[in-house]
Amino acid sequence: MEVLKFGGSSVANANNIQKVINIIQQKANKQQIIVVVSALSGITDMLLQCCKTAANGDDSYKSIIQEIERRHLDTVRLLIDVTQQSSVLSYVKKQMNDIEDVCNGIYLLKELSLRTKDRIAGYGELLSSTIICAAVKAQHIDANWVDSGSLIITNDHFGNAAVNFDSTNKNIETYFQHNQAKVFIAPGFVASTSSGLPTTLGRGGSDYTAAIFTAATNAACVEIWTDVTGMMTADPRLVPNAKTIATLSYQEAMELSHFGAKVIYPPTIQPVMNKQISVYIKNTFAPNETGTLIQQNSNTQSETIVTGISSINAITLISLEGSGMVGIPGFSKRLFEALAAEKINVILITQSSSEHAICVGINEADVLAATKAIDAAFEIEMLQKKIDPLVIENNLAIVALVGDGMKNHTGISGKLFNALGKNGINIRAIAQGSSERNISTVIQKTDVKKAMNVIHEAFFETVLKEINVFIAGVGNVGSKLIEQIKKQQPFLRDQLRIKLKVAGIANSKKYIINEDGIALDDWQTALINGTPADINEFNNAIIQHNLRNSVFVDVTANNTVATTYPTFLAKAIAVVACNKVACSADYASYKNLKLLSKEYNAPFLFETNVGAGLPIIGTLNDLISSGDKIHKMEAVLSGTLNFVFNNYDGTKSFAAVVKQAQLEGYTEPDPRLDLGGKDVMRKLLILARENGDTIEMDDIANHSFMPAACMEGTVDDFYNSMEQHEQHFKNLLAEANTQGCKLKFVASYNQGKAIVGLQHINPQHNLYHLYGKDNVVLFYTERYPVQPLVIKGAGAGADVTASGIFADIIRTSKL
Ligand SMILES: NC(=O)c1ccc[n+]([C@@H]2O[C@H](COP(=O)([O-])OP(=O)(O)OC[C@H]3O[C@@H](n4cnc5c(N)ncnc54)[C@H](O)[C@@H]3O)[C@@H](O)[C@H]2O)c1
Ligand SMILES: N[C@@H](CCO)C(=O)O
Repeated sequence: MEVLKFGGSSVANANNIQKVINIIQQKANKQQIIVVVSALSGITDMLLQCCKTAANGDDSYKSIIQEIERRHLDTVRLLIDVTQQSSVLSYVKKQMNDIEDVCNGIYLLKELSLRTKDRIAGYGELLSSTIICAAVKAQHIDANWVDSGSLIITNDHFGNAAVNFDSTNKNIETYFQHNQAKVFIAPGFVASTSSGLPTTLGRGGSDYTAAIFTAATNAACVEIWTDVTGMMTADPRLVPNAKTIATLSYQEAMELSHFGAKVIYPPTIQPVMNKQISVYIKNTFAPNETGTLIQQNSNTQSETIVTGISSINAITLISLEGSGMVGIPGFSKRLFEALAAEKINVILITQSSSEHAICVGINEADVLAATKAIDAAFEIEMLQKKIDPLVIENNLAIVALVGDGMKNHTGISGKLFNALGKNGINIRAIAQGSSERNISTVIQKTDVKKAMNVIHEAFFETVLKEINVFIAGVGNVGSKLIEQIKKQQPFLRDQLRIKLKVAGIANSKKYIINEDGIALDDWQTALINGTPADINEFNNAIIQHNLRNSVFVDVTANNTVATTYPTFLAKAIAVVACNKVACSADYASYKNLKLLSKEYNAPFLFETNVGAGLPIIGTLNDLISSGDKIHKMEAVLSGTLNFVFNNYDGTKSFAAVVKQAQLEGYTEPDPRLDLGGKDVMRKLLILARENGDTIEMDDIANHSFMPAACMEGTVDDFYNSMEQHEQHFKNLLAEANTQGCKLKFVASYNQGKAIVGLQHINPQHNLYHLYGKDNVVLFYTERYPVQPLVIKGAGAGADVTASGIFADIIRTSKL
């Protein structure tokens, strides 16, 4: 014997019921089966709505009854051949008349007792089981309808009746001794008192009916047929990567179900658990998929440490605190008694060993009643100030990690807290029972989706890590970056197991965000049609979306954008910047960013601030962290200026060569920053700060070669003025040439002294052979005292800069 239970979605309409009959047919070919069915989906709610409406004196219950009738009649007509319909149609009509009679009574009396409610609620299963039984018979399967209502006996606590297992088991045994069929079809949910009054089995009632039949008949197993393929590692609506769990233990199933996995309702599996009978969860709409097996031991303990993750929303934490509680027995007893007296379910409890506070998690809906009850219970202690006023925290949720294999396995909670902490998810309370089967964390409701995904990634998806990138600035460098990401996505996925999504893009006028990743084929059109907004709105939207492993990438040259980093870092969102403004602002701001990055474990990377894609900052950091000391840095740090002086030979005007550098994408959006030396000052400042020195822009001497007049007015004025001062630039070149030297704009840092300026470089100098737009840095250190450590290569250009930013983005995933 096997027991099969089909839920409301499996029997929602004639089409679905036919799928159910196909499954019944296959099963019945092999053994005798009991089939327990729920009401057609939505019908129980409609029935309850009928009696409520009638009790409110509203006669619209009649139209609800008509709708219920229509759905059942339609099902019969579609499912059963016209020659065999009449007895079922008249059964449906008779039941509907009975329902209407009862509702008319409720309407007249304006009174609805729990007993009447139970009676009405059970009609859904009576109707569905009778129709299905007739349809099964009509398809020539040997079937009997079983009146579970009269076999399952409960007490008379209507609305919440408890099963009397002695009489129920006897009734079921006797029934199956005296009745023979291949298939028995039974309504779920319904029962009756010993005197024959209808009752119902409460939440999860049809599962309970199936479990009761299974245990009483010692069936080989019970199969719960639903619309999902088994229990999943997490709610698939929240975690798209959730997978079906092949096997799990009863305890794991109960923990997961308790915390929100709605596939089964924990108390209902008690009868099968007691007899150690296996439970299968199967999908009516994909019957060939294996589904989930729930049994005494999950058999997976050796491989699977964590089985699943679940969550409960709408939690309130109530904390009872006070010095008067320490060391005095009885406080927790009184607290729980006060809550129990109000029938308030305590979902989670934590108490620190100092005994100074007890914290309980309850449903948000119970908070008023709970507060009132606790305040009354501890009124005297509160007046005497031995206990503080209650602390209530709303808008919370519980996310729980479940697995039998967690017992005695070190590192699980560490991994859990690390994953949450790295993503800026604050844990308000923690509970772990001594079974070590469940670790529950209380977090903000708004963090649930992110937390579930982050934990899922840490425990179930070690193979593929998702990074969500938000790019501000899509000019010269930003658009190159997107191009590179698009090209590299398959490699990252296949070789590095990184799923890199561009989840947001903004320029100075508009932004777009897409949690599933923006299609990079035509992001330009999407951005043109994006939301008109400034950077603050883009940033708020990033924070609101609260995606895991988020990285904000600043590819602007904008001051306002640079001031937004603290908000991101404090939310554990990594920041990658090629914009130099933040790191070259006042020292206190720079230091603050470094501290925030450390405090919130959020990477802050800006390798491209100096030398574009060259590994200059990384090398400096490595030298320092491995114990080396920097004596001196000498460098050419402006790609633009190096290009200009390498190409200016007097044949074209100086202004024309600068323009060429701008067109090639080497200059800052405002080229005066390059020509005036400020860009180089910023870079030197950043290197000095990374070396550990407290230094400001004003501490750097700038021996600018630009005539002051050229730096006034607009960028157009700047170009015009350079044309007018052409002789000045010719003279600079001639002086260098007469000495056999080249012109290089050099940055040097020696014993805390920082200078930038134009120098004559002779052919013997380390900086002499530096071509095109290249940069070079010479590090003279304790370990490289005479021959410096040299880093040299292209120091400007959209492609190399974008690749440096890209490398920083990848680095964030490894920190
Ligand atoms: N070009 C190089 O070789 C190189 C090398 C290293 C670093 N960088 C840095 O790269 C950055 C970008 O340079 P670029 O040449 O791509 O500049 P760009 O002018 O071509 O692009 C700047 C982008 O930033 C956007 N932007 C400006 N203000 C904004 C705001 N408030 N909010 C949102 N977006 C805003 C603009 O709309 C534009 O999309 C600069 O900080 C520069 O210093 C460039
Ligand atoms: N404008 C900068 C870009 C690299 O930071 C340069 O010319 O060096």
